[in-house]
Amino acid sequence: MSFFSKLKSRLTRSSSRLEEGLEAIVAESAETEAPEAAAPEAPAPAPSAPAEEARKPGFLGRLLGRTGEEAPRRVLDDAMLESLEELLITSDMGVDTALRVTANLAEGRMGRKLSVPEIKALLAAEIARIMEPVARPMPLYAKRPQVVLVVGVNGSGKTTTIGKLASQFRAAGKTVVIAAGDTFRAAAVEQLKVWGERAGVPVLTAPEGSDPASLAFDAMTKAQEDGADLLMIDTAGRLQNRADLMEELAKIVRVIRKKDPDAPHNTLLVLDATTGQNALSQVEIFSKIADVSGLVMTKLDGTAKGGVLVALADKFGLPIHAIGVGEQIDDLAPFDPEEFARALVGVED
Ligand SMILES: Nc1nc2c(ncn2[C@@H]2O[C@H](COP(=O)(O)OP(=O)(O)OP(=O)(O)O)[C@@H](O)[C@H]2O)c(=O)[nH]1
Repeated sequence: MSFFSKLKSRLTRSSSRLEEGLEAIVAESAETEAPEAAAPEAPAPAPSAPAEEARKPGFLGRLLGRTGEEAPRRVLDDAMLESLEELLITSDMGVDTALRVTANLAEGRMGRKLSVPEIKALLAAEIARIMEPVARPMPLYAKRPQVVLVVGVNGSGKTTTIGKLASQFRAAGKTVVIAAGDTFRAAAVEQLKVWGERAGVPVLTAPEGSDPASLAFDAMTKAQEDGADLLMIDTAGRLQNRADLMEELAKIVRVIRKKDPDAPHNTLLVLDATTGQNALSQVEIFSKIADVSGLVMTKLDGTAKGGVLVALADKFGLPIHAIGVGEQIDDLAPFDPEEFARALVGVED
């Protein structure tokens, strides 16, 4: 299965919700000769497979929305635009982004008759345009070790993401060291050790409750001695006491800078896509307490809240380095804006 099909099948909840909404909006005052649109209540007899096939347009036709004469169409007017805005807001895109997307979609098209496939293609193009500038892999520097600080609330998928990234870097021939910086939670340290084993990467730990900055310093020393390419530092995610967490992260940074004034070279914020709009406030909070340089979005599989990525890209413009699409070690993929946009709105292959 191609990655696109995989992502699409995993984003179906988002796309089917959008799709149903779009169909309802167009059907509301559609201008069409299609029998199903004229009598939406009466279940239409299932068309035979060959008839259905015959109506299927080619790839380009579908992308451009030319789906045949019978596709229901609705004139794009203010009322329809408003419905589209509402639909996008309920798809977790947030108000500002939804307004921007619909305004761009409407430009030069008011008064035109649009079908669902056409609207989908336009939405996908607009979303891809917003996402394109943020789709950037994590930059790699010639620095040894390149220090990657990983931040995010507990449960966002930090441990899993560190494991997946470590495995990918190792597969690319890099040597990696992991520091289990959430020293206050024994279970978190144990989890990270398991992921380190899976990825074949050493995990440095410290006694429960000890100073994370001291562990970070030791890890930095080891990574330098070993000539490691990358040092990934896990951190605590307790937002309940923001001042403490801020101080803890600042201390880690101060300490590793004694060894390398440019460290950390990347500060990755791991966000759980299923939290929807909450992800936006997490970016705001973590940007205040750490110098966030990029995002990893986890749990994009099976969430109906993928729209939040569009809001994030539009609002903060932070690079999205990778997306998590499952719990296995290989379930971390580069972020592809076009595939994502098409999967999100349900554009057919
Ligand atoms: N479906 C899915 N689950 C994920 C993904 N990433 C992480 N998870 C799951 O999310 C849960 C939390 O992930 P962790 O990596 O432990 O999260 P954490 O941020 O380290 O959390 P703490 O260990 O509590 O600090 C685990 O059950 C993971 O298997 C993903 O991309 N998709």
